[in-house]
Amino acid sequence: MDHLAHVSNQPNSQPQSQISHLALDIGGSLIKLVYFCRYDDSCRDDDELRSQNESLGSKSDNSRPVLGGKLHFAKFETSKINDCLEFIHSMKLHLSGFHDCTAPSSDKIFIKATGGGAYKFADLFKEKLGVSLDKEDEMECLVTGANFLLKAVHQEAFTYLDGQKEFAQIDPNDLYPYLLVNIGSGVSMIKVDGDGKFERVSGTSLGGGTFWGLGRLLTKCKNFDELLELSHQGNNRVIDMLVGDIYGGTDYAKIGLSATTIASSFGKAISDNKELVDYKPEDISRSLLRMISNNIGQISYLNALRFGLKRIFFAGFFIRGHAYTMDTISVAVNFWSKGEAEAMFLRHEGFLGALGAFMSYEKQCLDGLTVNKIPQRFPISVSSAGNKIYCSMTGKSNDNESIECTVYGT
Ligand SMILES: Nc1ncnc2c1ncn2[C@@H]1O[C@H](COP(=O)(O)OP(=O)(O)OP(=O)(O)O)[C@@H](O)[C@H]1O
Ligand SMILES: CC(C)(CO)[C@@H](O)C(=O)NCCC(=O)O
Repeated sequence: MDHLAHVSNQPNSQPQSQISHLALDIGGSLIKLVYFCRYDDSCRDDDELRSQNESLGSKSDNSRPVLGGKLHFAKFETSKINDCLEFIHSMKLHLSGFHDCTAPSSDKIFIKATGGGAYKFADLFKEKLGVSLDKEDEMECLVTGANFLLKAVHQEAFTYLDGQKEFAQIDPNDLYPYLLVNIGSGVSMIKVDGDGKFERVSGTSLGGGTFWGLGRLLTKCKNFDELLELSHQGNNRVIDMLVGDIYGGTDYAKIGLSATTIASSFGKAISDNKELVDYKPEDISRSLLRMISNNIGQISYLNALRFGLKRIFFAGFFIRGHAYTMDTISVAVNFWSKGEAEAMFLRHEGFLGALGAFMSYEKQCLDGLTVNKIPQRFPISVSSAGNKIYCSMTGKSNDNESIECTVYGT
């Protein structure tokens, strides 16, 4: 199957009963899936975890089994939604939603979904899989996902500057406020003040879709990874007009611009007397990546300045853990803020919305899910009352494809 699923442990071979709570984020470019898959032998009474839970002040029910397992992540191109539907069907993931006890027909299965595609493709999911999509607000899901990852998952956030990746120690008691910049097809900038407390303060249509769309047209690359890969070997100075190109090789020191600063992205193309075929695709890719990343870095900084925010977390699948992208964004934030603000990145960058949708199962009256995170290093408890399942993250994340976690089952 031609899908982009990144799923560890190949749960294909496991019976459906071990998989629960599929959640979707259907974006303009990519569909993201999150689901819980419990270990074969995980159903046990975990007294240690339960007493830890209680000591943190969260509700616990002695009759509940504790289910150990993993949260799995997968993604597909939205344009290949049929592959995604096939994957869900073959894994029987669509049977792992919830039944709404208040709905007229209680045999209806609902799957939590966010992103524009939750609206656009609702009928398709109904027709092909027989499930209804229970829509959750996209911004709310992004924030829930980000807060969860930042509080619960060990070594989730990191800085990246001059090729150096450094994991950040995030104190959950000193997390807010921060700016969340989600770079998907388009870009959303959200000021986050707490759990469920946020405001979308800005956005730009020059995002990941712009890089991929323009890049595809200008380079004839067939897929996103190929375009990103090309940028490694490229030289943006071939196409970008630098300050030095305008100032005869010298800096414009008086206003703080060095000769190597880009004065005008793609500016050399106006005077080179060259056609598109005369430029190397790798140089085009690099200029494009630099242009988009710089612009997002700058707008993000301006919004951080507007609200006095010191920390900016960048997420979304545009980043793809790509060194040059992260470096460019970090340099832009650092340059404009004169070192006052810091750019940080997330390991599960593209799955914030899907995780937020996953966690929204806690709202349901039946088969609901209360997410009660107990990270190893920073104990916190974010549970709400009256629900049936407790999910507790151990905080261990082996890679960005799955996270170990524990669920209090019914
Ligand atoms: N395999 C891929 N195919 C297409 N785009 C990719 C791929 N990997 C990374 N990207 C980049 O990630 C972007 C999509 O990121 P993301 O999934 O976070 O956003 P989205 O949810 O699709 O968009 P939006 O939130 O604006 O609806 C693409 O526009 C592209 O720049
Ligand atoms: C429209 C959404 C929110 C869809 O995810 C996203 O693509 C976006 O934030 N675009 C930028 C729109 C703007 O603020 O100009």
